[in-house]
Amino acid sequence: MSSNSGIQIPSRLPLLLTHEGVLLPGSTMRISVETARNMHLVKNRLLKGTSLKSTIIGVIPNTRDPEHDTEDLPTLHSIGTAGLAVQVVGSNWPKPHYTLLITGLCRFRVAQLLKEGPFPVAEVEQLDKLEQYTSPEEMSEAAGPEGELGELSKRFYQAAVQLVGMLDMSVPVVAKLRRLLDSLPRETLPDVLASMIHTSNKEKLQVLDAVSLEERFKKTLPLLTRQIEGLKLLQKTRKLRPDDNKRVLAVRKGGVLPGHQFSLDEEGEDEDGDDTAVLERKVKGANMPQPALRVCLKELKRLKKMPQSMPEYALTRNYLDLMVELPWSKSTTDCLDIHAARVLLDSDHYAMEKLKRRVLEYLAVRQLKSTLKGPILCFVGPPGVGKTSVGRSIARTLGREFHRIALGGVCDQSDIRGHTQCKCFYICSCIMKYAFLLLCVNCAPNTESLLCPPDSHQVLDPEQNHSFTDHYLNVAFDLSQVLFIATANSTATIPPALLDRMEVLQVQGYTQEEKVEIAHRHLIPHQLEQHGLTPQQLQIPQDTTQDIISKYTREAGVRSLERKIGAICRAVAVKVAEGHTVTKSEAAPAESTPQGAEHGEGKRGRRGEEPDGVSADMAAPPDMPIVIDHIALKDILGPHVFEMEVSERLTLPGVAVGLAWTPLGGEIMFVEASRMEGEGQLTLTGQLGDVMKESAHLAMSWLRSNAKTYQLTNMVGGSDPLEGTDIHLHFPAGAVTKDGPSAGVTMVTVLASLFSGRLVRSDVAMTGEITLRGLVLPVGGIKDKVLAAHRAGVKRVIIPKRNEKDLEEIPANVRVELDFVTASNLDEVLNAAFDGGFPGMSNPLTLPHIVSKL
Ligand SMILES: Nc1ncnc2c1ncn2[C@@H]1O[C@H](COP(=O)(O)OP(=O)(O)OP(=O)(O)O)[C@@H](O)[C@H]1O
Repeated sequence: MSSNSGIQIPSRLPLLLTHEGVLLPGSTMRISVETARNMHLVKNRLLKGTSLKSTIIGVIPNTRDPEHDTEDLPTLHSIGTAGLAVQVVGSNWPKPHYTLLITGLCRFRVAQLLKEGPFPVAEVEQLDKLEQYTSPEEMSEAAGPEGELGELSKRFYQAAVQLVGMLDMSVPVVAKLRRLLDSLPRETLPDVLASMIHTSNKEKLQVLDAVSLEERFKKTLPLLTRQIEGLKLLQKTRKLRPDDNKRVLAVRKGGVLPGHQFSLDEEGEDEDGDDTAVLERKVKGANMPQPALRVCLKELKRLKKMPQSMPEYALTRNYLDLMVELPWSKSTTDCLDIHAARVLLDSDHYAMEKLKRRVLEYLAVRQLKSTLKGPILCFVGPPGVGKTSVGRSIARTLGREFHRIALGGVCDQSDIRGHTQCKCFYICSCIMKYAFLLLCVNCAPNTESLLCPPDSHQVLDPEQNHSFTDHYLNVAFDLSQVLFIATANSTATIPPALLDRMEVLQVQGYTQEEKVEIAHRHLIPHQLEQHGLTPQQLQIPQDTTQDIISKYTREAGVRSLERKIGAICRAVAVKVAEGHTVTKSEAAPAESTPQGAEHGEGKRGRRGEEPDGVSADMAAPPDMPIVIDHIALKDILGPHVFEMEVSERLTLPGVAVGLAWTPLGGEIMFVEASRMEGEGQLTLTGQLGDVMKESAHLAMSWLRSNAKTYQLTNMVGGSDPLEGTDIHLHFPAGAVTKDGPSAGVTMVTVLASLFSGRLVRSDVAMTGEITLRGLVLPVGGIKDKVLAAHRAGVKRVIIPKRNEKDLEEIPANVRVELDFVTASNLDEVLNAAFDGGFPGMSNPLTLPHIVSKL
């Protein structure tokens, strides 16, 4: 079917070789141009040409062009489509290429290849008419009386109309397509529809090759029918889907479908299947009180309506999961046996008599009255003295689970009461989860603002926590069965409202002897077990333990001590393990390793393994147990960390030892003073608080007012110590903030030493508040301070007279080793601090008693 009339395409056409896709006349296609030959065509013809003719090219399908134009031109498909390049877009990424938008005009046959490079050009023969298409009626006429072509085209048109009607498109679009279909000449319909419907490249190529119109109709009609059938099937399945939805809904709602019994149990715990139904079941089975159940069901209803992709879905889901998890109606029965509790507490902890007695009283009352809304016990003491450990023992005694919540770093009440539902961090919900357990709440110093708002101590308050409501769950929960025990390093940072609701039990630091006992009864056996060692393998004598305590640790508790013992165990474990390895390698016959005896320790001491039973190694000590003496100790732990430095530092006037209390226990503190020419200024350094600064001024004033009495002089020998002199008072460990009045007596002693040029006794430490009149007032933390002095090797401790009663708390062995001076005024302090006393000219102790005449 050649065309002799109408619009003609050029007889010479540049050829674009494509591999993917087939351009059919009447359709538009995007073609990517990458090969060298095609690129040349675009550059030299399409981009350079200016006439309409220059934009017409021949597209030859199904031809993969080689990458380089030097290679031979492949065999070309004989029929192609002349197309109009509507758009050319160039890009450099990922490699230079063009994208062409081409509209197919008509078929052509390659008559003769004119040239191959840089792009092929061919003499072509146009196969389709481009103009003067016949109208549908003319088409029927042209088809002849037999009308086979007419019949075909009619069937084709009807199928096309049916197809357009079945498309899943909006009504206006369908109407538009329909109009287009009516306006198009019938002979173009096969090409246009073949490019529209789902067809493979092979099928499209067949359509392209069908030059005769009749053949083209015949080739395309089955493709069209296939598409229609496919759409029909699709529509059928879509019609089924609403039923399916109903079915799923019925299952979700726990409904029953006719003919099949669906039960939720059948689904099991399949989360993907229908997890809201499972959740609903759990909510109903959680035994929660009515108000909580109502809230849960309401949330569940909301959850069901939410799409899973919604962020709130996860929040609500988490909330419901937590509500279900809470032990609403679960409780444990306390198994209380006071005798067993006493045995357990004693076996778990050495010393701590006062604390253990109070705990037993508490447990005894609980045994008699199980609904005791007793006080919350709060153990206060330095770190590592066993506060948490006692809490754990109480839990064991009661048969409750133990859980520890550290409130360190919690500084917002919403961390206690929870946030709104958008946040999930909530301590109370944690507490609720562990309800009926014993809880040890660690009130760390930085929890100052914790529980400060008036209602937030409700968590701990036994009078209020039966209906505790937090911000997250927002439903009342009974916390009254939770047994709280609080621990803290200092009461100073616990808010008064909370402190008022707790019974504070002080846990003091340990003496050296107590530590030795704790180490041998608890820490060493525990560490041996932790490291897989036995007492037959490692022995730490008491002397060594004492060395560890005095030379490697300085603490009120026993945590560092336990760590050091752990370090020894690790070192020994290596030796033991090495020994094992040697034993294994030596399992070979003794003759094969005649030099075995030279292998050192591993071989040396292994009893019963000496070759031939010779007693050559009899002089060497046995391999096991490894005994840690002071040489081994130094080898494992390194040089001593702490020294008894008191005497060494008191070699100049103007230095004295004070006793301080910190949340970490008692400590000794060297106070230093120096003077220089100046204008009578007092400089204080060492991060002192206001109270301590005031104490320094008090001490200075008292000494100035009593300078004559004690013959104190300034640098030039004048009677006012401050005249022409500047004083500097320093409290070492300058990075640590210090405050409190108890360093008053030490400051007076230091300054008295400085002004008198006399040395303070090197074995004295002191504590006490002073007044302007020279009285010594009582201070706190005496036990910890005295223990610190004892640890540091001090022999004499000066304390306020009114603190004498506190000496009873000090273990007898420490009391025996220390000389206590109880002072009620500064004169007594100075007399005790200096060798030979500190007599002044008008010292009331040395002057005759003057009787008042008034
Ligand atoms: N009297 C004791 N008898 C036996 N072991 C003890 C004793 N005191 C402390 N310990 C041991 O010391 C270690 C530290 O104790 P624990 O954790 O209870 O200290 P804590 O006082 O709670 O410290 P913190 O204030 O830092 O929380 C534990 O291994 C504990 O068993």
